[in-house]
Amino acid sequence: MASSLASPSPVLKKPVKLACIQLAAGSDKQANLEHARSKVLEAAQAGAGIIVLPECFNSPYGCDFFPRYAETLLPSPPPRDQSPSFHALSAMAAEAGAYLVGGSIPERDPQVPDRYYNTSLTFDRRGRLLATHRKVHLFDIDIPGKITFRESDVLSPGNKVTVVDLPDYGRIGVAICYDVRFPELAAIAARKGCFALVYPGAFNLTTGPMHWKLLAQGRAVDNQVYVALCSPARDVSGPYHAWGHSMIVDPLAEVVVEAEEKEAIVSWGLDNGKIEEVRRNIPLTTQRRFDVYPDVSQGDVKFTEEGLP
Ligand SMILES: NC(=O)CC(=O)C(=O)O
Repeated sequence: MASSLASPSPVLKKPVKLACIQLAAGSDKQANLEHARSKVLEAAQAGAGIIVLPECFNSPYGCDFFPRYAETLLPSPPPRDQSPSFHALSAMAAEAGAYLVGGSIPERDPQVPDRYYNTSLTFDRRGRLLATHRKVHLFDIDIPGKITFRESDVLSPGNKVTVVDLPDYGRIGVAICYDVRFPELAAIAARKGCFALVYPGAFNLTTGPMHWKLLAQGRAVDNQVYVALCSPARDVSGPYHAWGHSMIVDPLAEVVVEAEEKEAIVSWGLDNGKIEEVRRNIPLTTQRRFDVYPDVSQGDVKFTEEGLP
C-alpha cells in the first residue's frame, strides 16, 4: 500500500551550477578569509550560482582552536570587530553575486561564557544572511590507535534541522560533517522539499576512506536528491589531516565530480529533470509505508525553514 503522505516534490526552479571549494587553510585567519574570497570569486566567474566552503575554513580544525578562533555571530549582523568572518562571507557572497554556504566557523555564545558551537552561515546573492546551522551531532569518536576526537569537550550542539530557501532556486538542507552520518536529518530536509543536501565537512585519513563517499551516496540514494560534501584541502603539516575528496553526488547516487586531496574547485550543474527522472523510475517517494513506520519529518521536529522574510 502506498503512503497517502507523499513527500512534496523538491523544486529546483532552474538549473544551477553548484561549486565546492576545497580550500587550503592555515592558522592565519585573515589570510584564510582573503584566500576564500579569491576562490569564491573564481568559482562565481566560472558560473557557479551556489558556492560551498569547507568546515572550519578559516582556522585549523581541533578542540584547542575553537575558543581561540571563535566569533560572536548574534545578534545578526554582529559588530564587525566581533565577527570578521561574518562580514567577509557576506561581502564575498555579494561580490560574487552567488549564494554562499559559508563552510563553518567556531561560534561564541553571546550570552553564556565559554559556550561554543560549530556554525555554518548561508548568505544570499546580495550578502544577506539567510540561515544559521549549528552542528547538531558533535564529532565524538574513539578508534583506538587511529583517531580520538571529542568536540563535546569544547562545543555545544545545535538543536534544529536547517532548511534554507534560496529564492532563485528552491530549498537546500544545510548540515555539518558528522551530521551526514544521521540519515534522519537528511530525510527530514529532503521531505521538506530540498533539492540538495549540503555538508561542509572535514573527515580524516581514518574515516575518510571508510565512509565519506559511502555516506554521500547513502544520503543521495535514500532521498533521491543531490548531495554536496565540501572538505578542506589536506595539509599534512597541520594538526588535522583532512581527507579532501570534496564531491557532488547526483540523485541516482552517482559521484559526478570529485576532488583529490589538494586544493580544488569541483562543480556540477544541478537540474530538476534529473531528480524527477530518478523519482519517476524508482518511485520511493510514493511507496513509503508510513502505516508501518513513522515519517521522521512529521510530528515533533525542531526544524527551521530559513530565508529572507
Ligand atoms: N569531522 C567530523 O565532524 C566527522 C568525521 O570526521 C567523521 O564522521 O568521520
